[in-house]
Amino acid sequence: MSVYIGPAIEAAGLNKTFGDVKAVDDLTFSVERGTITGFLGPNGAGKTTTLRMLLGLVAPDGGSATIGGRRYVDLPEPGKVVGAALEATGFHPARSGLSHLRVYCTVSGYPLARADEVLDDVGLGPAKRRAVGGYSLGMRQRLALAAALLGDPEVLILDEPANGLDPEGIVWMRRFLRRYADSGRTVLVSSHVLTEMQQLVDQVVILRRGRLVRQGSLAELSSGPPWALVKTPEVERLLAALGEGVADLRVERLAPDALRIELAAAHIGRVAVDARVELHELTPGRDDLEQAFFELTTEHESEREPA
Ligand SMILES: Nc1ncnc2c1ncn2[C@@H]1O[C@H](COP(=O)(O)OP(=O)(O)OP(=O)(O)O)[C@@H](O)[C@H]1O
Repeated sequence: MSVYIGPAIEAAGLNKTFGDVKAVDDLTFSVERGTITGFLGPNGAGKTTTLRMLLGLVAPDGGSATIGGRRYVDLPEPGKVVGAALEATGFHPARSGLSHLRVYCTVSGYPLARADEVLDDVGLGPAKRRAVGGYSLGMRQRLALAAALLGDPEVLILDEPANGLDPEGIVWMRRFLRRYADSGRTVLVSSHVLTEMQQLVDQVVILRRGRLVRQGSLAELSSGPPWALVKTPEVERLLAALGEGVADLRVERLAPDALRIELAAAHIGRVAVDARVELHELTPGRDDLEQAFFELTTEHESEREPA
């Protein structure tokens, strides 16, 4: 028996056109095992279409999409290889969470007790006998995740899983997925909200208009230096205090009393207090990752299609 040791997920030259919309355009990327990868891009970038091609729900016009080295349709036991939660809307409102999952167990040949296990895993144990119609959107997201977990798969694919979760739910999801990846398994999670992803993912794959604009580690993407905006009536004293021991302090003067300084805001604050310099404003620079994401996904004038 041969053992596959390549990436957990791979897309190579993927293409999909709907009518005259090129949803996915020559897309190539890979997802390593044991990582959480954020699949990012603005609305309409082609994320869902790509996930659907990976899961054999949409046929590509060209290229290939594989999980564990095989196309979804060629996986002998797909539920053990990949679990997916694409949307949390397909549940019947009158039936309970438990009854949904028991049906899935029957269809896939898993013991019925597996339904109770995964419902406990996602924190829905106490609500499992209630009708899904009474679930919040966050609970339905958890139910969709529970369904994806039934086969104890190596790879989890989740489309916008943080939608509808409250802050506590987001923290819970983050911990859950981290444990999952730490056990050597792989998570691909799509989102158009970068801030949700920042504390969750190791790697990012960024799409714009169906094309790959960047693949790499989160650290690579957010490697810009920290900076802060400062307002003070004592500009020269502040700069003197900050400049001590700093060979190359990068400062931009925005107004007589306003500076953009390439240092972390917390450091500037500490130095100002020690030197008894009065500050009227101290604002950390816009997060570098957010800035990078914005630049990577913003449409440039020259790319816009003629009206
Ligand atoms: N079945 C379909 N028929 C026609 N057009 C489609 C179909 N599915 C997707 N599209 C179009 O393809 C493009 C990519 O859509 P897709 O849903 O893959 O993007 P997305 O990045 O997932 O966006 P969102 O975050 O809004 O879900 C969009 O222009 C969309 O309107």
